[in-house]
Amino acid sequence: MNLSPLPLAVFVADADGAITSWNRACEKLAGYTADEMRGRTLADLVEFEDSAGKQAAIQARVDTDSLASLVCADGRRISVRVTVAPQSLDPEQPGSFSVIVVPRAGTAPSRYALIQDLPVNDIIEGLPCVFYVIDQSGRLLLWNRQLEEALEMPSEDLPTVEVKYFFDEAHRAETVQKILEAFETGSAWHEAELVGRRGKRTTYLFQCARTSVGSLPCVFGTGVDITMRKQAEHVLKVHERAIFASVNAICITCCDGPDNRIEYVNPAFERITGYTLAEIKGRDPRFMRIEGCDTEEQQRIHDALAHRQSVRVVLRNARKNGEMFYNDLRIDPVMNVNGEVTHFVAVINDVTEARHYERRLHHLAHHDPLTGLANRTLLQERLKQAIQFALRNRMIGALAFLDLDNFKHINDNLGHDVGDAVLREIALRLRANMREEDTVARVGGDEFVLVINDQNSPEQVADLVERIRRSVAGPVEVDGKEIVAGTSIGVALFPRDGNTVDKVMRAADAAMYHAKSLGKNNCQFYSNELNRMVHEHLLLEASLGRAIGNREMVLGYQPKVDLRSGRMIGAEALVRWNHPEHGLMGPDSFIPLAEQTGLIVPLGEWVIDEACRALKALTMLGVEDFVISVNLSLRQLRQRQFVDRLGDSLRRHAVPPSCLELEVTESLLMERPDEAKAVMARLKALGVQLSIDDFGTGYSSLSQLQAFPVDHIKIDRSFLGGKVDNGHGVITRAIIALGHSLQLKVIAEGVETREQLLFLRNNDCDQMQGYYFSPALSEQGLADMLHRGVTLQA
Ligand SMILES: Nc1nc2c(ncn2[C@@H]2O[C@H](COP(=O)(O)O[C@H]3[C@@H](O)[C@H](n4cnc5c(=O)[nH]c(N)nc54)O[C@@H]3COP(=O)(O)O)[C@@H](O)[C@H]2O)c(=O)[nH]1
Repeated sequence: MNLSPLPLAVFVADADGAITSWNRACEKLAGYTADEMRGRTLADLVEFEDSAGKQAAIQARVDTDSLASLVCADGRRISVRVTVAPQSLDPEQPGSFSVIVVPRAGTAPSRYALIQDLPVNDIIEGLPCVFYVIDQSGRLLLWNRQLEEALEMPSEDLPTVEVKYFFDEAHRAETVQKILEAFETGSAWHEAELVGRRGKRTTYLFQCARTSVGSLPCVFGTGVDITMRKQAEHVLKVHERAIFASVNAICITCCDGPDNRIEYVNPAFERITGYTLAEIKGRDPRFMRIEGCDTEEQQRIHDALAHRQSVRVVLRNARKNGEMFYNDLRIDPVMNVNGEVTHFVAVINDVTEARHYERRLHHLAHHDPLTGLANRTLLQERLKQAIQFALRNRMIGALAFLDLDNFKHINDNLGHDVGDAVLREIALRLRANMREEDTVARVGGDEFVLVINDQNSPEQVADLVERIRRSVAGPVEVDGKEIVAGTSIGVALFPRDGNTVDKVMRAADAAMYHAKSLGKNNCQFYSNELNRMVHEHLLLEASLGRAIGNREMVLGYQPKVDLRSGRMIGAEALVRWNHPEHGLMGPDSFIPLAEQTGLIVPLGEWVIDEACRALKALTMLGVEDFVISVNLSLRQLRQRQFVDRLGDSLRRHAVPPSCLELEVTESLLMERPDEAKAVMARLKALGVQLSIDDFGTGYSSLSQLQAFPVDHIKIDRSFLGGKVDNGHGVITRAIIALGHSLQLKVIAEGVETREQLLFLRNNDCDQMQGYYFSPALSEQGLADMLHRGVTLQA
């Protein structure tokens, strides 16, 4: 009987237990060859586990299932279940038994027992890699489909080519050397790139071992496609090199512990911080922080790391040499393939220079380049903060506007360099008088502003401002010259005078305006009364603009008398405003306003034209050689069209130019002497007469006086005040003598008494005007007086 096809391990034994035949499965399971099986008994091969053991006759086990151990050829024992069945149905073999041996669950067959049944071809073809067997000539003996695909070659071509030619030229020598190594040592491995016939390139990890096919030595092995891995490695290497070469410092920390130990830092990190990897590996990266600095940012980092999140902050860190640097730090979590955060990568950008640059830009945008003080932008910010602080804390704050009194004069006469030096010195003095928390700003040429915080009372502010006024009023020395700037100060308190930047600024401005109008070098606080005045001033300004058109302006004419003949030789035109609400207003209440607003220009033109008209009217009445003088302001003189327009007026009214006299105050001439000289020369060429008004108050020198092409000087009223035999008399005499020495006529104004008149006559003064003879008259009044031939009586 042929038992071979039976899948179960089965052998046949006779009644004595002698084994007579067996199947292949039995050989595989126990590992015996046919020769080894011959002559053995059941007792040799099976050790029953029951109490009957070896002694039990085979018949006794018929139709029972016994647990036993199968004794293998190599001595191992396999747990099996044994079933004995009589073969009585087989007439040729009476008394023989089939012994069926089934390995029990969990019992592995011999390592090699089943190998012969393996479908080797299928396995080789099914391998997830290339397979090859190479002989000593370096040619393929056996290979799988995967190798054909990699080489893009038909099966029949493969054995015809030496295997080294399957590789890129660069890998051939190494490939041959590795095959030889396998032949010599038994195994070898290497990585190399197979190049397909159509150019496909695939990188493999080859591992081979020596074997033989019959007596033919050969090498067999596999090649696993590692192209993807290689690419990944390449990418990793590029990343690694990029990190290495990065200009930004990179720090990688491991987060398996509580303190994020440093695992890696790149060269840029070393460059920026001064620390080498060797020095800081394993340390908590917080070692670079500056104690007490950027606590908010530190907390944000802490929170982000705790939640495994990204974070970006700018904070201050310390380099190894102790120097502080601004670190624009970005930290991101790094995950493994399972999505677990294992590391953090921190990119450190040293932004110290950029920060300093930003600061410089910010400083430039918020400070005055000449003095280094805050500019208007910063002033407004600071004032806003100060007002809010005062409101919150129920404190008083103050805003002081300072305007230098003589700066224009300093700049025009001593030059801009001197002017700059004065401004710098004033800035220093202001700073010296203020506390760090206060603000000193320069908001215009000679305008300074102080924000004074945290004051207890208006009196405290007043003391401080007065100290500042005195400090600014002190002489400034520039190039050995002592210069006095002086200042007018307007102060507003907040929140009392306003609770917004705009309101407080307006209040301080109004106060300063008031300070200026009261004379220079003084300080004024804002008040409701002041507010009312400012308001009225604004209204006045608006109505002044309309006054000329509305024919509200009128001229009064104060006669001028020749002191020798006692005859009226002229009159001074003095403007008045017949205001619809306020009645007749003197020039002192609106000329300064007209000067400030520029309205003096149209007003002055009107005065000249009106004076010319009056002159013409007097001529028509038969008055001859009569001169009318008008007062001029600096702004009028500076008008480019002034001389031409004046000529137009004279021509229009057909008035001889010599009948018109222009009075310019001495101080006004001294403000811009060169400019004044040039205009006066043109006026003189036109033929009008010129007079210096308020002479003696403007500090002009003799040489300067000579340079002005004038006809008269008018002694200021103040020199005739009171008794003329006091010191003033001396000055008046000196002015008369001076005028005469320059061939100028001298006129005295403001003559009120006979005593003054006699003094002037005795001292050879040429002309007079004043209440003693007549106040200013209407045009009609003047005409009547002239008509009556009224003369001066001593
Ligand atoms: N730019 C212009 N300025 C003008 C014009 N009209 C006048 N003014 C200037 O206004 C100032 C004040 O002038 P007013 O109030 O008219 O005073 C003049 C006289 O009324 C006054 N005066 C004349 N006599 C006496 C006197 O005996 N005693 C006394 N106390 N005052 C007297 O003096 C003023 C004239 O001064 P002055 O001009 O210096 O001759 C004044 O400065 C005018 O200049 C104008 O149209 N444009």
